[in-house]
Amino acid sequence: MLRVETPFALTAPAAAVRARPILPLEARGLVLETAGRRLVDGLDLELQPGALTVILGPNGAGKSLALRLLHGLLRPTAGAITWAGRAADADVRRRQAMVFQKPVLLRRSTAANLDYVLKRQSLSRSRRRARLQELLTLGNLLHLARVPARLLSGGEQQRLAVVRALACEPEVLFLDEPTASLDPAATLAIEALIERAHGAGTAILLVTHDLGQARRLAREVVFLHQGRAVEKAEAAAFFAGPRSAIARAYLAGDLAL
Ligand SMILES: Nc1ncnc2c1ncn2[C@@H]1O[C@H](COP(=O)(O)OP(=O)(O)OP(=O)(O)O)[C@@H](O)[C@H]1O
Repeated sequence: MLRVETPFALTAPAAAVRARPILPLEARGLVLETAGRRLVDGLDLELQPGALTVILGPNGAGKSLALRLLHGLLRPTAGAITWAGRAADADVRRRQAMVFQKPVLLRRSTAANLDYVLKRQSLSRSRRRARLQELLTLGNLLHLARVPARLLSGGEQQRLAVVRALACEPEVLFLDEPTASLDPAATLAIEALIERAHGAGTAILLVTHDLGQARRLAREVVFLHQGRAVEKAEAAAFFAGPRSAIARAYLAGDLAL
């Protein structure tokens, strides 16, 4: 009912001439209502160039919905989302990507999943081949290039999903609990890919329940509760002592939220 778009989040021609900035991304007073429920309730959020922002919050706080709204998969009931002051258009959509908790992969080989994205970019044949090798290497997937994606392990599938998202060289990458079902080693592999993308200039907005991961990755934390951002802070300050009682309770593992 809420979904307005279903295709892969990755449709971008890479190496597009990026004449105009798309950041900051700003959400003001976002509301998402359905069946009389306010699932997102006046959310304000910004993502600046170079950000690595982690969204924390209890189950049902509206974290996934917030990402989907920002990525353009859902349309807000009220409020505004602007990219460098403008509404999202096809150009903005091409320059951002999203990775979901459950990888959404094509029923093709590992390599073909990547090539699907590369084909949509105006690359020469040799450049496309080289880029495919780069991405397979980046994801530690070279040895799995010909294996059907559905036969990959959970960690391998998620590595593929992340490098496929990176194939379009997104300026903004949204990640919704990308390591929720992965073991520690697979989690660290995904975190390394996220750090690398961030180092290359991609702004990151990550939802996670893994507080270790949040501490390792976050430069900034946004804490959501009942569809609102109740706290935004520099990561070290947040983990040293959140200002809001609700965030303190969450960090303390208080389940009576
Ligand atoms: N398509 C939908 N239709 C109706 N309600 C929905 C829909 N999607 C989510 N919700 C409700 O909106 C609220 C927020 O959902 P959301 O998935 O954003 O939470 P979350 O913070 O990501 O939670 P979790 O940490 O458990 O993943 C929940 O109460 C959920 O049941």
